Amino acid sequence: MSDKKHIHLVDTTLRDGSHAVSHQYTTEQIAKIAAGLDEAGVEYIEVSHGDGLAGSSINYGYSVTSEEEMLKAANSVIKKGTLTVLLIPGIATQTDLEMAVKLGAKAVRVATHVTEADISEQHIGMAKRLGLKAFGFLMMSHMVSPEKVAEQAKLFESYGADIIYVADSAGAMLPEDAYNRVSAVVEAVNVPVGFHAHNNMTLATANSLAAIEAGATYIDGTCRGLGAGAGNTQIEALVGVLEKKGYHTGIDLYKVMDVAEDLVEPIMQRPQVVRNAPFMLGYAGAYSSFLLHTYRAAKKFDLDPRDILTELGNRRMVGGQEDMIIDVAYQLAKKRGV
Ligand SMILES: C[C@H](O)CC(=O)C(=O)O
Ligand SMILES: [Mn+2]
Repeated sequence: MSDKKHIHLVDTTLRDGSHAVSHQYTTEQIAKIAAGLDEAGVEYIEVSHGDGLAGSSINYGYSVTSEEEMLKAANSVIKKGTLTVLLIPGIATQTDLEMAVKLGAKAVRVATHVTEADISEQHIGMAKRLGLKAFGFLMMSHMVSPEKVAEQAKLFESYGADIIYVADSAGAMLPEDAYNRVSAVVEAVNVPVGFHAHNNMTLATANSLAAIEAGATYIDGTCRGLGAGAGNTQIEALVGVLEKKGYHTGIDLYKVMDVAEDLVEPIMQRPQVVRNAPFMLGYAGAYSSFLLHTYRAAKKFDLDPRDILTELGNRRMVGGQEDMIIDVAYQLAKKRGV
């Protein structure tokens, strides 16, 4: 075992990346990507609809592949890594989690809005009873102070969470914001802390490094940064950067690069560049998975998507309010007499 500090990487290409491909992964794509990530030595491989188990719906977008088929495809090829799922209380239920366990899931990330950790008590408890490694995942953590994030993290810990994540769901954080929130949580809890970045202001890798400086030992990434909005920390680059900084991830750099280059890049619907609207997600503090819904609303009402995202940020809209996007667009168009 290396004497270097180990950083656990969670690949969420097959979950956060699901947003960026409008939840159209096929079982063949899932099997190939999961096999490649497993072969490369990725410890946690997250597979679910972008909004977690049971997310396939009119509100969040329908998956072309059922969750059962997705998990079966991934579990059939993962030999070393941990098949992980995401669960948002209120979207997924105990039955969904039991199904995931039956199909091979060994870890679950229970995600709540950053001020609502208290709705996760049953779900964390259920995960522990089912023998799962349970992560608490605080979404939109830029919206509140480091002290508030720490207070919510302690709730997750009290429910039995094994690891607690600070998630920059809007990609709105600067490195100091990531550092301050992660260090407040590290200070407050006695379990490992993780960080989940979005690249909307091109800061995903910088924020992930700041989180590690602050004591995070779990970091998310995706191949080619494929994820909601302008995407996540690019895992193949992160592996190389962490190696140069003297950390150990246990991941073969060439193999994870090849998964990104040969398997993920060819199926991307658009490059994960930080174009105008994705940047506005971070600048306005709007939830990354609002992006494609916003593009559709902007087209329907002939609006600049940046204006819709600015208004969504001003109204401090959170995950689950995707249905409000069209309403905001309608009101903006009406105001303009469009
Ligand atoms: C459901 C969200 O996509 C979870 C996530 O990846 C984030 O909050 O960021
Ligand atoms: Mn995300």
